[in-house]
Amino acid sequence: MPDSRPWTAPLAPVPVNATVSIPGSKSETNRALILAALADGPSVITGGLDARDTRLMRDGLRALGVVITEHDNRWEITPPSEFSPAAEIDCGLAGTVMRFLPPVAALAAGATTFTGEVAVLDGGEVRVRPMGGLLEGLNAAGAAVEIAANGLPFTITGRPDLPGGEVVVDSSATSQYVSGLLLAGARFAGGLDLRHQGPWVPSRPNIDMTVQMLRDRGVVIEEPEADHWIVHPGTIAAGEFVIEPDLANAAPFLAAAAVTGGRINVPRWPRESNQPGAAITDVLALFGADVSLDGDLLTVQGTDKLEAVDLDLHDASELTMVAAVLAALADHTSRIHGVAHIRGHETDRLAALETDLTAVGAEVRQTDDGLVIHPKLLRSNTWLTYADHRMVTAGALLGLVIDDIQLDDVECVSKTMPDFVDLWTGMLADSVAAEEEAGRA
Ligand SMILES: O=C(O)C1=C[C@@H](OP(=O)(O)O)[C@@H](O)[C@H](O)C1
Ligand SMILES: C=C(OP(=O)(O)O)C(=O)O
Repeated sequence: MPDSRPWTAPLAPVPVNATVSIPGSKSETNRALILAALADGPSVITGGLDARDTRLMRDGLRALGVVITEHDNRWEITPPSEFSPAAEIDCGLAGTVMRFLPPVAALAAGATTFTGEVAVLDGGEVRVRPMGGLLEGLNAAGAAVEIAANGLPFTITGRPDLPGGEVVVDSSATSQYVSGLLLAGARFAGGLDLRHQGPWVPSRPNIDMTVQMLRDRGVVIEEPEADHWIVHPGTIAAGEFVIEPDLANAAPFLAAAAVTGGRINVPRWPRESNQPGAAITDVLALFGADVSLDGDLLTVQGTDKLEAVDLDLHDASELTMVAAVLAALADHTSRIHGVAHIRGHETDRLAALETDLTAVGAEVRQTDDGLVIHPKLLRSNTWLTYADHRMVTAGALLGLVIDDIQLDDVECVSKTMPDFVDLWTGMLADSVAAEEEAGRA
């Protein structure tokens, strides 16, 4: 875990007016790394995200015998002829590492132990992130699983000819159980016939991303009905892959235009994407911002007010933190729903948002599956981040328009965006320069 560092979010001196290049997608990078490790030859990944979650993934793969060499933003990945078990793999707080790597370890002849951090809850209470569905799924596929409690740490004992076959899991706590099993399924001796049984699965676009990336590499995967996937056994093609910008990480920058009545451009915006963060364009339009795409340049232009919203974020729960801050600044009461499962993310995100937004003066109530947010006159306060990168970017967004929002820790943003502070202050410096330029013109 990085050492913590307090940070006072800077006020926007002028409405923002800048172009911000967003680093690569965490979700796509970690899938591309797993698939390259499982592939039939060496692969190249360009533009992968270099952050804590993807560092933990690279280190974990190396521990299983994968060779990864890094030349700036070009990474070469060479799979081993056979995976070797690892004494210990640290997952940090990375859901994609703790759910995507164990199915790879299940192909190693021997025992691999996975460790990591616990989630920090309101009041300092701690809780492990859910793992049940994935571990039950791996067990049904033929791996031996030893687990002390209900999450990290656990030990997987695998074999290169893991049988696979029919597996039923409840993936309502996180879509990552389904994605993790699908990513390795083609390498199981009998492939994988996977069904989800239980309440609805969140973050569907992330499962679509998994399926698409498998198909892009030649894997045959059928979806005969909802919540049922059949992955045929076979090879996963190696190749050269370019990673999209992380659209969830673009969200706070784009939202900066909405809260300050300014304008933000983000280049390389994909016309079509399976990243849930792509929904930020619809979310900002609902709040009243003008959103346009010219080629691959996305522009958000803020207007003079933020309209209240009623938002179902079940498919795009990564956007809850930004949406909650926008709601706290809107013209009347907003509702966010469909996100009960984010109580099991990096922290209990509903409790964290309720605590922090209440502390700055909003009236916020948790519901079964979301938040009701009544905007009030907001004031400065401490903003607790609970080791959650998205609580950092949410606090920074609020700090653009409310003086003296003091984050207890900014370092945890390195989970997915180690350059966040530079990008954020760079956005503000560029906005001031653009204003001066316009004044001179
Ligand atoms: O598969 C992925 O890359 C992700 C799936 C989602 O998890 P949940 O299904 O737990 O929401 C998302 O929120 C997370 O940031 C990344
Ligand atoms: C839920 C998130 O991360 P993870 O991949 O660790 O689940 C997130 O980035 O919002």
